[in-house]
Amino acid sequence: MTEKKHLLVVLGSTNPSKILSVKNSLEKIMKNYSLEVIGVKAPSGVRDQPMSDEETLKGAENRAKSVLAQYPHADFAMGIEGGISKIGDVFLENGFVVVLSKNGEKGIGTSGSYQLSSKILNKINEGTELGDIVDELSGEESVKTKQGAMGLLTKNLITRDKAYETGIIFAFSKFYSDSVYWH
Ligand SMILES: O=c1[nH]c(=O)c2ncn([C@@H]3O[C@H](COP(=O)(O)OP(=O)(O)OP(=O)(O)O)[C@@H](O)[C@H]3O)c2[nH]1
Repeated sequence: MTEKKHLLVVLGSTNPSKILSVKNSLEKIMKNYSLEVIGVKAPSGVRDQPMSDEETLKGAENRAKSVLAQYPHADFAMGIEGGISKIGDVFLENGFVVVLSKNGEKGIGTSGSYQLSSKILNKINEGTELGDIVDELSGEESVKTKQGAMGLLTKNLITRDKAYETGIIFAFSKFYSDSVYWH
């Protein structure tokens, strides 16, 4: 039996929920590799609570770039950033995923979005981060590192790590799908 090739993927976050989603996604799409996934601190360079898709994407990209600078030998550097967007009078929350390969190619994806209530939005506008708001409302600690607001709102049908898998699988598609769609 031939040994599987080692693949080092470094994520710019130490949030266990994000690390879990990367591990679970890559196990599905990089089956022929021996995977090593690590999470490290990486600055987003945007507000703790991004308030537009543009800002959220920038945050994910900045994190991935910081990872690549810290780990130039990584096969893939990743950033995941949660943020809010506005369409008309509707506010949605989701996660953006950016993957950078060693040779500078970039893949982008997003999780599904959920509707933010005006109750939560008002608290965000007062300056509180979503993670702290859902801790207070649920009476739980550090929800953002576990099921997330996504898990609370769906009674754990779609937890944060599960929702982020969609964004991760899309972001990596450039690297594992048929090249006819990309080049
Ligand atoms: O997309 C999401 N799905 C969820 O279910 C969820 N639950 C809480 N949040 C909050 O959204 C803000 C931005 O997230 P974020 O990616 O910038 O930071 P984070 O603190 O969670 O992780 P990190 O900065 O350690 O990597 C932070 O207040 C998070 O707490 C969620 N976001």
